[in-house]
Amino acid sequence: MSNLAIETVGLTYNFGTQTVVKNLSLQVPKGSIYGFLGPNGAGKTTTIKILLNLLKSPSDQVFIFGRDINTNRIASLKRMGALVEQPAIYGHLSGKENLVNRCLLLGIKKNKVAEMLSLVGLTDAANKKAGKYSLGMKQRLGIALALVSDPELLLLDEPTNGLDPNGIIEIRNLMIELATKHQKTILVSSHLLAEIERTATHVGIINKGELLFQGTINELHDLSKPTVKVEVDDIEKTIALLGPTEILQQKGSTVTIPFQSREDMANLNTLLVQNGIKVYTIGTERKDLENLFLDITSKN
Ligand SMILES: Nc1ncnc2c1ncn2[C@@H]1O[C@H](COP(=O)(O)OP(=O)(O)OP(=O)(O)O)[C@@H](O)[C@H]1O
Repeated sequence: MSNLAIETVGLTYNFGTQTVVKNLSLQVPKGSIYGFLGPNGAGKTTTIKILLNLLKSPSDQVFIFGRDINTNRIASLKRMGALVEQPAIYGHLSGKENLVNRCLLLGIKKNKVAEMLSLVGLTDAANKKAGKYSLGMKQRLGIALALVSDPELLLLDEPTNGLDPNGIIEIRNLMIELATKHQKTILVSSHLLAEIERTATHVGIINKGELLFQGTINELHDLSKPTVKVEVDDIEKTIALLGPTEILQQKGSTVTIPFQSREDMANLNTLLVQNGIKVYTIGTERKDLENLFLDITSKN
């Protein structure tokens, strides 16, 4: 049995002559909150539409809970709920009526409506016209609409786009509640790492249609561990003296190695000076995740 809610194998998609998704192999573990990150135009929405079978390409290899979506379309779609681009809301109907309408369409009992309103924190606004909702309330209603069929997998395309800090926190808390209390797997796209950093358990970073990083949030954090950067007059001799120490980067007369401790850094300084090397600068550096994200996405 696959432990993955979503798996794509070498997914490629073209709009005319433009390849917008390139050889994409996503692995979204069951129960995860998977942050699907990338700058504007990276191919996130296109990928989500392929996952929902709204777009198809000849090279499609999409597995939902281990089963090929092309041969199990209806069964796969039943297990998914989605909020892509703007939520499909009738502004002249109340939040409650929008949900009742969706239940009728899907042949689901209407008693789910109160539960959904409560889950997304819209009970008090249930009878207000949805057209008068704030952006954040509309997004939450959109999520409630995606949840009425009780899907195991939720695909949310930039659900916090345009929201104020409070709206962002509300969506973040809702995602955490859905994953932890209701055992949903959530794929959530964003162009801002900071927005999903505290929510996601796993991250996939995409740029120009290519997957540049995929792993747990801790693995991403590991990439931003502190380093020591040394600038010297004799780089070759310095590297020889460093012996088996891992060299993370060598650029001109500077070398970057992993930071162990302040003691180690002082010892390195002494070692270099005792061997006649001029140490122009020595210091620690640490990339915050946002800079790391920019670094990763500017590489391709
Ligand atoms: N219907 C379309 N026809 C032609 N090109 C398209 C179409 N939809 C998207 N594209 C192009 O495909 C590329 C990927 O777009 P996509 O919307 O998937 O990116 P995204 O990562 O979701 O970006 P954003 O954060 O801006 O929504 C872009 O260059 C976009 O211009």
